[in-house]
Amino acid sequence: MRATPSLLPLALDRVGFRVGGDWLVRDMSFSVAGTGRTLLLGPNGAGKSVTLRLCHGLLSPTEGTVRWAAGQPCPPGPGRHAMVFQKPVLLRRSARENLLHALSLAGLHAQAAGERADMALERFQLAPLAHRPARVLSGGEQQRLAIARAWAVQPQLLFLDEPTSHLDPASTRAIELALDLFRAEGTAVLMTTHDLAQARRLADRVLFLHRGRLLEDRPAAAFFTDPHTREAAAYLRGELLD
Ligand SMILES: Nc1ncnc2c1ncn2[C@@H]1O[C@H](COP(=O)(O)OP(=O)(O)OP(=O)(O)O)[C@@H](O)[C@H]1O
Repeated sequence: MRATPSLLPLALDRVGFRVGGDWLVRDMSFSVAGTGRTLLLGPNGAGKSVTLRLCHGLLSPTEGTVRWAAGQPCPPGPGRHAMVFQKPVLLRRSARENLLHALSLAGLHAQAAGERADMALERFQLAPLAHRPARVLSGGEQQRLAIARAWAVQPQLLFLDEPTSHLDPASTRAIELALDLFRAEGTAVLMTTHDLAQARRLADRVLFLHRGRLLEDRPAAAFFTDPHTREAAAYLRGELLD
């Protein structure tokens, strides 16, 4: 199912997003390629979720461009990139049917979809819950299902918006381990979190945002040991930013 040619890099060029008179994101330029994990960090209201939504095509830039490798402003077809939200968005169907629905949208025929759905249920330890209504699953199980659904369609790029903020440590760990499955399949990850310990565990690269602007774009190890901006240093010390 992996689409060719590659969708990546995803490139944002001087992207701005305005609501009324307020610029929520301004002058944002970066690109994502390869298979690494890029963490979007920054204080509340910095513009992280808006940036993810601009990347995923849920919002359109007021200025600047969001382009994929093919040079198209709009991503071509479902399944090529996927997004997992803080609160999982699931259909009123069984766990397995949620997977089948996504696979059908991604263009798989019934037999292939069934095989892939069962593989996803197995990989994400959801097989015993396959026929349970998705909406009665626990929060951690629902998030695992949302991630299994994203994995099933083999995206080239996965967006995650604070995927573990409502989860206990064990469920958080399960989600972090699940991200290894994406790496093994060659999926790049762009993710937000407020959990700095998690960011240190997961990040290859950090994009640090403050007040809608990208202040740092650095390899993770360098960012955490030697932040270049006053704002990032204060954020890492746990101080409130003005
Ligand atoms: N549709 C909207 N209309 C008006 N303002 C919005 C809209 N969406 C977001 N905002 C505002 O834009 C700013 C950035 O929001 P965003 O959700 O991207 O921040 P964030 O960095 O993800 O914050 P948090 O860590 O708190 O989730 C916030 O001040 C928010 O109130």
